[in-house]
Amino acid sequence: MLALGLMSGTSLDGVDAALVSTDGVTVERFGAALTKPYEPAMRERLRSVLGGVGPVAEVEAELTAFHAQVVAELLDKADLDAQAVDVVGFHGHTILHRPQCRRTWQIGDGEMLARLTGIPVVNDFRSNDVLAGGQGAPLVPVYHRALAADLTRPLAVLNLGGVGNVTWIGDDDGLLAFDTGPGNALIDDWALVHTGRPVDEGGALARGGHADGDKVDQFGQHAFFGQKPPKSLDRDDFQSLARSLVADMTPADGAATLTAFTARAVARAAEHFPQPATRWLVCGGGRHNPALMAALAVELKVAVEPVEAVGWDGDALEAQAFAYLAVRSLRGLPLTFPETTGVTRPLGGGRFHATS
Ligand SMILES: Nc1ncnc2c1ncn2[C@@H]1O[C@H](COP(=O)(O)OP(=O)(O)OP(=O)(O)O)[C@@H](O)[C@H]1O
Ligand SMILES: CC(=O)N[C@H]1[C@@H]2OC[C@@H](O2)[C@@H](O)[C@@H]1O[C@H](C)C(=O)O
Repeated sequence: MLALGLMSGTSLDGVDAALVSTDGVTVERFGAALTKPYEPAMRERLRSVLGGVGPVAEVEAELTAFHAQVVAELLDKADLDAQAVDVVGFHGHTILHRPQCRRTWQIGDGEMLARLTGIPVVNDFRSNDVLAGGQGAPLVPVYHRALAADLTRPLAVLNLGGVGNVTWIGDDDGLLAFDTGPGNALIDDWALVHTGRPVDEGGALARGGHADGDKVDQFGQHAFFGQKPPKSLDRDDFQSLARSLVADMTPADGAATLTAFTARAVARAAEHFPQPATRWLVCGGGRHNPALMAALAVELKVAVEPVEAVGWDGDALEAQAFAYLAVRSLRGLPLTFPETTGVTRPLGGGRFHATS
């Protein structure tokens, strides 16, 4: 099948879209991909409904219309008609994630997107898992494992988006996956306040400062890091602790310290692996931040490389994953597993929307 995946990530930067040819087990071919950034106004609209408050229905309709534009742009880029695509995997945007209350909420109207694009849509990938007692995240590990079929293990694939998540793949194809802690969200929010830009571009601010080792140690003591997986996070779960720790610092020292927090969280995550990973592959926007990549190398003391080192596209990977998961959903294959979300047995998910 030719599937088109759409991901609006927790960092609020925009929508990633990608085409993948797959049977939901192996990946036959990667197709075109793109990212359409949100205008500041749309970003603020999304931010205003985080937590499930405010004008959720209105923002959901705007978000869905935005995704329809993204689909049109990707089809244009790939020189394809809508009829050529079998299914759209539509993640939507997470505005609330409380698996302990069996609630997770991704806004994005599947029926509207199917109508606007003329392509069948699968959305709502996380609810089934959460209702069955799983964490509802991360969902991408099964895709990481499909991609890594020929790579040497034990291998860790680290995604640094708004939140961080890691997939450990063992010699025997064993999986362990969970959220590590903050990805870029703390750094982004700090950069917005101190530079007016929502990203510490190239890690420039952090590279001009010094991380406070005591604060990093203090942050690393948070109970979440010692908690055994499965475990997952919402975008702002570390916000108040992190803010209080760096409140009095200069913009540069604060950025360096927050960057080190993210890397320490990853190092603490590695303590849960059944065996150490001999190689770390990094995807997500965090790999574009040299200060963060350097902090990771210091903390992990092994090779840390962007996923491009093995021929994957680290910006498109999550969108590709939702294309792959949509095909799995159509085929009734499981999306989540005891080793990824803690659900008691391998479980299917996703909601299908026909075009009419
Ligand atoms: N050139 C760059 N310099 C520094 N940071 C960057 C750069 N490019 C991207 N980033 C970081 O990557 C983030 C976006 O990453 P990504 O698109 O993987 O996140 P996401 O998909 O929204 O999140 P999630 O995986 O949590 O859902 C930006 O918010 C920024 O922090
Ligand atoms: C609830 C939710 O949207 N979680 C996201 C978020 O962003 C990264 C991390 O936290 C991960 O758990 C998940 O996304 C990826 C795509 C996943 O499910 O694998």
